[in-house]
Amino acid sequence: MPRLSPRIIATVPATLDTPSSKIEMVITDLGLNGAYLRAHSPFPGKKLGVDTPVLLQYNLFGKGLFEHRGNIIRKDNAGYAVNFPGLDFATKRKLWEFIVDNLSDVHECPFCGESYITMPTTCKRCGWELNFNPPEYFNYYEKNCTIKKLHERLSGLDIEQLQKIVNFIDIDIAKVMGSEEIQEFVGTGNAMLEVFANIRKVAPTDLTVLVLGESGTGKELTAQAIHDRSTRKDKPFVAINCAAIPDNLLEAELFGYEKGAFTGAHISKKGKFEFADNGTIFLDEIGDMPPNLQAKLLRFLQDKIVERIGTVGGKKVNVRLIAATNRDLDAAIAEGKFRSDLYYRLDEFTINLPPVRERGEDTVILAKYFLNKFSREVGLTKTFTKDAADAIRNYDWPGNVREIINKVRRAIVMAGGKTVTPVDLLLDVAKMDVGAENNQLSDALAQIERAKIKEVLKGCSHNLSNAARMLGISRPTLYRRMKIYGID
Ligand SMILES: Nc1ncnc2c1ncn2[C@@H]1O[C@H](COP(=O)(O)OP(=O)(O)OP(=O)(O)O)[C@@H](O)[C@H]1O
Repeated sequence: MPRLSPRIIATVPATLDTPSSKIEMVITDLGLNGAYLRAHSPFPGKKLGVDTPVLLQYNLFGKGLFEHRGNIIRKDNAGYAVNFPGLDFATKRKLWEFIVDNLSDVHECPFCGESYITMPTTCKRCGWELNFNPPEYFNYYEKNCTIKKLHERLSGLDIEQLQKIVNFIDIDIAKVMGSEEIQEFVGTGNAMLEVFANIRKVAPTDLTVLVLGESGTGKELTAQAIHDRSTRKDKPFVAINCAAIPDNLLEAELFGYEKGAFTGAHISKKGKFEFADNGTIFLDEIGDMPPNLQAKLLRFLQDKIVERIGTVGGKKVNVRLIAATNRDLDAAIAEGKFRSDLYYRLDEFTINLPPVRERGEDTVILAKYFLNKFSREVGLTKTFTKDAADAIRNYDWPGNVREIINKVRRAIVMAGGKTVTPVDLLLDVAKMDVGAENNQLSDALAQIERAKIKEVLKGCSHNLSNAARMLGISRPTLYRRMKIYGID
């Protein structure tokens, strides 16, 4: 079994008569921010005093994975108190990752199976109320996460189970350390669970990933999630929206330029590919990339050499590409707007994000998740009335998760009391799915939709791209509707 073996060394400074020496110390108590120690074999004539530098080494797998410096701050008859002021984030993270790899007692949300070391009141992933009163995070970590206690909990390795809690641990470290909160990815339905499985599968590889989905479905979040779970996670994640930058500037933005390459190029500038070296670049709205740049991107993907504008030759970079679009690339290829060779190059692994209206109960779970999150941020506790939950369930959400976020944020401001009503949410009744109010009507509409899809498919010899265009929906949406209605 892998062991975590902390080792403490005090370095006693040289004096006039003795050389500097290292004294190994025995830990009598050890927390994340400090330790109580006894000097193991003090050298005669060498005294440990307040401010003696002390090195804490966690020797994982016998490799001395990381170390941390502190000072003796107090001494008494029993030993020396040493502070290791606020283990830095990277050290703590390494430590946690190791611990996570060795913990075996993990709780699971009964609803979505998310794993936790200590259960929160509401499942962070699916919003399920867990009826469990957890201690405050800070107290929890202070009280329970001493190395000593974690030592006791170290046990055999169960990779699959442990893998599941790595994300949670990361999120909690971020909270404890007061750094930027890591965005959570909420989803419990089959479609989203498949997305999560794909993210986990593709993340550790270096494959180029194409993320497809309507606007606001979480394409950038997906790209970030892949990066965060890859070996590149400590390197840059650079995101660029190809549709937001004018065509003539996009090339300079991506590939950079040399001084004097064009009017106004007063200095040389690195492009995003160079910034993303060793990390990941996320090209959003790749379907909007102009054709000349598509050709240059394809060349780049083949040789990974960045050629700044105004230069001959280039620099090799090591960048993983994740691209996304809400466009139907098949249709764009058919119309000659997107290069098929680039598409095949991008399509090493595709992740399809379903629109919110196809995520079933996840819609309400997402809304509840954001309601909890945003109301907590302003020190409030708010819940949806039953009518509000029904309205959320029945609404079409054309702006997908982004629209949920905006509507919920607004509703928190609008709602006077502790509950949020449909009026506070300002849902456009015209976009309500009337079917949910009336099952008969819903069934009838489904029948009509199924028949229409079959008719159009037949009419265009089952060419999905053409059928999707005729129906005015994207190809992935058509594909999903066909699955729902069992159309081959
Ligand atoms: N499943 C989810 N759980 C939690 N937050 C989500 C989820 N999906 C999306 N979000 C949030 O919704 C917002 C929109 O997501 P994101 O920007 O990733 O969408 P997008 O598909 O890239 O949109 P666009 O196509 O307009 O660029 C972000 O704040 C994101 O964090």
